[in-house]
Amino acid sequence: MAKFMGNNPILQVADPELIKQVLVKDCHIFTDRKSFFECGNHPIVEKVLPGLQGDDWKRVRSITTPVFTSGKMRKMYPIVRESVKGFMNTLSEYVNDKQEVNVTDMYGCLTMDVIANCAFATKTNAFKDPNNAFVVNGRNVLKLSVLKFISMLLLPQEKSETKSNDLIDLMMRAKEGKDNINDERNKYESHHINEGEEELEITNNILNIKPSNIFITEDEMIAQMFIVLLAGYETTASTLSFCSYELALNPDVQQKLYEEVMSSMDTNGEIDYEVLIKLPFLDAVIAETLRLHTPLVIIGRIAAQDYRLGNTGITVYKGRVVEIPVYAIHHSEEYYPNAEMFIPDRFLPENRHQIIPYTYLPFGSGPRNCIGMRFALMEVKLVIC
Ligand code: HEM
Repeated sequence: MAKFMGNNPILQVADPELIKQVLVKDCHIFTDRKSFFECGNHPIVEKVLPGLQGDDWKRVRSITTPVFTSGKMRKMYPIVRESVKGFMNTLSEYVNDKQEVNVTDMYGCLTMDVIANCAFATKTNAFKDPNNAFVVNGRNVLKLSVLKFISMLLLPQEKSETKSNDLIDLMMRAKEGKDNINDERNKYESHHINEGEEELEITNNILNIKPSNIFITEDEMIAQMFIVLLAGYETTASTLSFCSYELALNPDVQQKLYEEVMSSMDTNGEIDYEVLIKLPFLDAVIAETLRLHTPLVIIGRIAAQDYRLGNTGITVYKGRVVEIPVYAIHHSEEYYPNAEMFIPDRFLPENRHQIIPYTYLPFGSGPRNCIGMRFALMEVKLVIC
């Protein structure tokens, strides 16, 4: 289907095989996307990963990818768990006082606190203090007041003891070449539905850059911290809100999830990272939430050269935008029977083979997929359980 955005024609591609071609097989032609937001020539904002193009994107992505490996998630797990504990304590106080809670606001405070802890080594106590400078300025960033955010970065903040694990530290190590991008995939998670050997090889080839190109400037590093806040706050908070909403509407699902979680806790009432990410029903509940309520409803790519689209007879001309209508695909009866219903069982390991690759795209796909996927999933799973 074609549509116009102003004067610009956009081709929408919803066929799974063609999606695979655009996002994976021919990703060297469709590497760039239209910028997430218009930033003029702002020296920091123009360097955020989602907006970078060509070789600059490849270089920065190959340096930042090792920050999000499962090994790094294991390291960050205790930090995220601390934030979640603070969140649960505050929630319990509301419950004890029989007060109403605005869950969406609370989740916003939590995701902000997690990012502040992990990326900026800063404790916000956001659940109790919504006027905290980090929270106020961070929210303003999302209203696109970029300069306020930069000034916030320069303000002194209460330091967390967990500084050695923060994202800047991990990025510095990646820059020094102490990490590599190869990482084990977790076959237990629904979110790897699209990934076979072919996809992995293409991603590794694209991100395998010359050692002389492994560098990142200070502005680029600040830009990536900015985008972690921007990309990780609202998406994760909205996923948590929708998941709670669906659990409230579906008490049978809630009960089944409760039983799975309770049977997985250790004697201290804690869940180990390795156990958490492999819980099949929890994974299915989150996957179904992201299918029904996917935060990014469309993914876009720009053609770097004239391109014949499969055997459709269509030529996508250089510079034109191709869009994948993720929300429409996720809600299609053809791919998901009873598509408007919340049915986590679709994503259980025994049923997952029925999902057609490239029809489940909450985090995009291919080498330019969501770099923060593992981080988001760890956070959401930890909170929901
Ligand atoms: C539930 C939470 C999240 C969802 C649903 C989500 C979804 C997405 C999607 C759909 C894309 C575009 C992928 C594509 O074009 O193929 C994306 C890109 C991106 N996301 Fe996420 N995201 C989430 C959380 C996060 C978090 C927590 C971070 C950072 C810690 C993050 C950082 C990014 C970045 C930097 C990109 C751009 C990647 C690139 O251009 O190379 N996201 N995300």
